[in-house]
Amino acid sequence: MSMPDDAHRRAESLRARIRYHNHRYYVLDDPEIPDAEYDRLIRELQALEAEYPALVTPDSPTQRVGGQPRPEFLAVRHRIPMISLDNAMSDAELLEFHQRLAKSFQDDAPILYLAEPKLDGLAVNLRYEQGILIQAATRGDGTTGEDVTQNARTIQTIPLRLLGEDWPAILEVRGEIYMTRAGFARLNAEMRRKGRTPFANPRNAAAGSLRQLDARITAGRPLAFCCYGWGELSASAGESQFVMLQRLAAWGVPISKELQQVRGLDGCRAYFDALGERRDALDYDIDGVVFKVDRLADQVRLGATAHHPRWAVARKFPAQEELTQVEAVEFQVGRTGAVTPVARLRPVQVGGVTVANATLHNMDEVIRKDVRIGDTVIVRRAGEVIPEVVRVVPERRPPDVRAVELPSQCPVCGSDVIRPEGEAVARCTGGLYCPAQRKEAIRHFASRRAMDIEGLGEKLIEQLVDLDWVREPADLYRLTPEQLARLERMGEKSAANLLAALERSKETSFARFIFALGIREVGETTAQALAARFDGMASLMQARESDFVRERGIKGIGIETATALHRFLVEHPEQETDGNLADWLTGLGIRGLTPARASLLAERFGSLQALRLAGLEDLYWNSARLVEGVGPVVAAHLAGFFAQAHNREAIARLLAAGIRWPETAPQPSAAGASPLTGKTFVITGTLSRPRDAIKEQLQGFGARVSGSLSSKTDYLLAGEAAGSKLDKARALGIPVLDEAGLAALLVQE
Ligand SMILES: NC(=O)c1ccc[n+]([C@@H]2O[C@H](COP(=O)([O-])OP(=O)(O)OC[C@H]3O[C@@H](n4cnc5c(N)ncnc54)[C@H](O)[C@@H]3O)[C@@H](O)[C@H]2O)c1
Ligand SMILES: [Zn+2]
Repeated sequence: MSMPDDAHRRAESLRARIRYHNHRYYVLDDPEIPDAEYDRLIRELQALEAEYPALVTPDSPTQRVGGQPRPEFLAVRHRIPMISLDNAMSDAELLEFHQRLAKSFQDDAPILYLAEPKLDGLAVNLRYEQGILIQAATRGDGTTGEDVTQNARTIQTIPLRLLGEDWPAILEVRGEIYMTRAGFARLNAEMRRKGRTPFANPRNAAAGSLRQLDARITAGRPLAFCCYGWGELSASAGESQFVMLQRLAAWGVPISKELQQVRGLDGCRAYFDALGERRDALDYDIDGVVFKVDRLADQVRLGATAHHPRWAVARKFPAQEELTQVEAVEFQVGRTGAVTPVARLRPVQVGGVTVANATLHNMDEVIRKDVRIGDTVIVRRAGEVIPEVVRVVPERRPPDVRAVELPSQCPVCGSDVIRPEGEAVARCTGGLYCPAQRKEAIRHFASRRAMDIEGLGEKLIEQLVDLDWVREPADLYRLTPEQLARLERMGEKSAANLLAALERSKETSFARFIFALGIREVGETTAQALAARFDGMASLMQARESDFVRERGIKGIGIETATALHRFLVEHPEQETDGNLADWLTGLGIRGLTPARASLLAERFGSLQALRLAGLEDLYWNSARLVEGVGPVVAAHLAGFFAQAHNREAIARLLAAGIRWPETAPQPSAAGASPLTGKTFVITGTLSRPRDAIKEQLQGFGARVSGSLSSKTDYLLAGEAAGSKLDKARALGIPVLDEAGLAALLVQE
């Protein structure tokens, strides 16, 4: 038959693409397309080669196994080649396999197969001599693998010395190195925390972890091993695959718990269906079931092709990774307010289920993976976890993709969405108001260490919220005996008890109340620190981030630049600016004092005089906590929460419902007392810099700034043209400071 040109071209193009993906998969452990897509390419090439046998070349990917070993590893020549497995993608293909075999058997007795899961990891050959592990090698291209002896030694389940004594002097154990789903999730969480690129799936994680030049890295990875066969043996393997595996197990080599002898095609089908049912519940990825003729004499008789044995087949499960398109990205609000990007996908079958949504985790992940609307992506669904977008397929990006943007308002309640610096997760700040967070907010509010409302359990909260009787905590205090009587499983007595418990809960402490509000990352201890520092709900509600964390200095200016500038100013008290302060500062040529930073300084201080008065700590970027346990992230959560009018109103309704606590005097700042801590200032007259800037500085030192003068005022800071306040202060005997006097006070600090 003559071969059309385009068949030839198509085969060439398929080979080139397959070679590229082989390299990414086998050498780099970083595939760009899902296996299902790769298998389609392979199958298309196989079909072409079957139609036009003249197309087949010895170097065609259909004729070979695996990929080139990496040259960084020592090469190991396998004494017995490590070949691949034949595939059955459908029941029809399994039938075909079975019938082909059955024909070669003399009698009609059903063929005895050994069935086992097809673990998704990578194959290794472990060579034991005199019962001691002396070499471990990857499959490589089937003939030559990579020496990974040191790495394999770090894997707990690989015995370094075999048990018992009846093992053959030379024994090559073959099996799969894999990673459990739990281990994979843990490893990836750690990679993300360290800002590294996580692995796409457990197979790549296993391969990437084993094939490390530094075995110490492998040692820290959660790898496991499962044996399914053997290579060279210095003794007979006996009569059956099953029995030989049992012997290996007795020598301490792990084998699959799912191993089972099955009879005939029906036995294979039943095993395949049963394991398929349990696939999601297993703790490791399997991509199919392997059926092997159990009798070893039959295996020898059937032999192998260059690519796979003729006595075994891998019946594949539906792929766990597939390609599809991102049609939109929406944001979901979780019960704790986490705002999570979710990809809306063109529906696709993954692992036997239609998938139309997949999580993108958070914005860091969206940016890291560079997912845009319109992209073709790999989705993965494994086990019982939510499907996720693994990666974008870059070469399929259409020109009109759109970027994913984090909404600034909660899609459920409209409150601001915040994402504190350094946090991956964005959150809705409408904790007391957001319908998405309702149940969780009320559960927390009622919990024992918060308002301690006895009898208000999770089930009851579900009912109250679902009936829409309770939308926010204050609604609890409006429940009536009549309403409660209408609830299922609620006797008169328990209704009365609940109402009494609600009444009792009104008498609480400030700290418990703060804790009960359920502000992100405000635990009991932080709530206590806040209660000690603020004199009531009103002042806590007005607090801004700068009331929790004192951030001083100029962003970008480090301590060395600041010291150099400070020293220059002190050593040259006579120097004046000739015009623009920022330009003058830049002209000093101080390392690190860029024009941009110089203008920030000029903006902050206004004049050279004010800059001279500044302490070193006001120049370089530094922050101090004013409340124990409240760092920048907690401060952002607190300020974000109180910035929402809805939250403030919900709090006001709670207070109106009668919640109260004994007053206690607030304590000074935790950030080291300064001479200004707790002092009250009044500012008057024209000063060298904006009044707000001075006010902020004073507050930074723990002082309060008030608008009106009274006998409680500690200092009056008076600038030029101070009027009646100056007279009044003198009359009351209140100390009056000018800016220099203030600077002197600050220096004392
Ligand atoms: N996504 C990509 O770009 C890409 C590229 C190359 C290969 N691949 C994937 O790799 C696979 C093909 O590679 P392959 O030749 O290693 O074939 P295979 O993985 O389909 O089957 C052979 C392998 O199965 C493993 N195995 C697991 N359990 C076993 C058991 N009980 N008995 C025997 N072997 C068992 C062994 O490691 C063996 O080497 C396909 O799934 C293909 O999709 C993907
Ligand atoms: Zn919300």
